[in-house]
Amino acid sequence: MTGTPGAAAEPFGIRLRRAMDTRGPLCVGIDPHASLLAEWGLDDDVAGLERFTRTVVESLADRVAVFKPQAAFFERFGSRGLAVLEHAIADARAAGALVLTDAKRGDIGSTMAAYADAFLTPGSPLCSDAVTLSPYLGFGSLRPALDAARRHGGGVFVLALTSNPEGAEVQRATAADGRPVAQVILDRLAEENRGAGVLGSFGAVVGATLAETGVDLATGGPLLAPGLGAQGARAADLPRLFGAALPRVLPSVSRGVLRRGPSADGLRRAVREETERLAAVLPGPVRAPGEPGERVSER
Ligand SMILES: O=c1ccn([C@@H]2O[C@H](COP(=O)(O)O)[C@@H](O)[C@H]2O)c(=O)[nH]1
Repeated sequence: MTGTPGAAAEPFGIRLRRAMDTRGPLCVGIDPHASLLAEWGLDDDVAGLERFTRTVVESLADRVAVFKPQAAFFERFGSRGLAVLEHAIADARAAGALVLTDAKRGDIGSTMAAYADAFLTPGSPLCSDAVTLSPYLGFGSLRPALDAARRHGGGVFVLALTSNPEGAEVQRATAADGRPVAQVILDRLAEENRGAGVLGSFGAVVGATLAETGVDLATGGPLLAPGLGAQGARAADLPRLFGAALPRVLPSVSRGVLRRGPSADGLRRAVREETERLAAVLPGPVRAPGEPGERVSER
């Protein structure tokens, strides 16, 4: 994390709120698909990956609130791909953008501690402002990452209702106490965010593609909403889907922007257009968690 060594790090939720308020609410995914490398006239190799990633970061790092590199597209090139990811994280953060690494990690607690070291601990080559986590080994198994995020001013985004249709069979299943599994995750996040103030650091992933959420989204933390663009969701869908939680939504788009490269102008125009569509539907500053009107009563 950035900041003076030894000083208490500013919480991720506060940094995210500020970034969204000053740079616009958009999260841009860095997903170097082989097909996109080809569209950009690049080879499907480490040099192509490096060029693609550097172009995205250099073109957009001064204007987007959050970059979301998808770890899988870097991991497919092994250690040299991970080196590209490390540089992208460092360069984006140095330019003032927040970096949410989409790694979707989840494991038993002792292994989660190593993931927390990798993605949330200052000094680690992959240290990011936030990381995505999968809770399907039990929310409690994420504790080492939650604690590291709290300690170092980082954030996490835990899968709750993902944007793909297959997610429903697990996420909408009924838990032992009768709640949908997704609601259990959201309620646990609300506990983590209690007392956080303007925006908590413990976020959920709730796809923008869903027809309805059917859950209570009052977590007090950010809601990463992937699915804009290539997966079919539109900015205009967000108010209906998120209701009173709308101020906490961080909409995310990858291919919808990346397809507009390789020119910096094309990428910037894509971001400007998406931001304008979002500005037309998103409200002003977020309300504090627990304020009247914050709870979404779709259940
Ligand atoms: O529910 C989820 C969680 C994560 N993702 C990731 O977001 C991007 C979406 O890319 P697009 O090109 O905008 O479709 C990708 O990295 C996914 O792994 C998601 O789509 N849905």
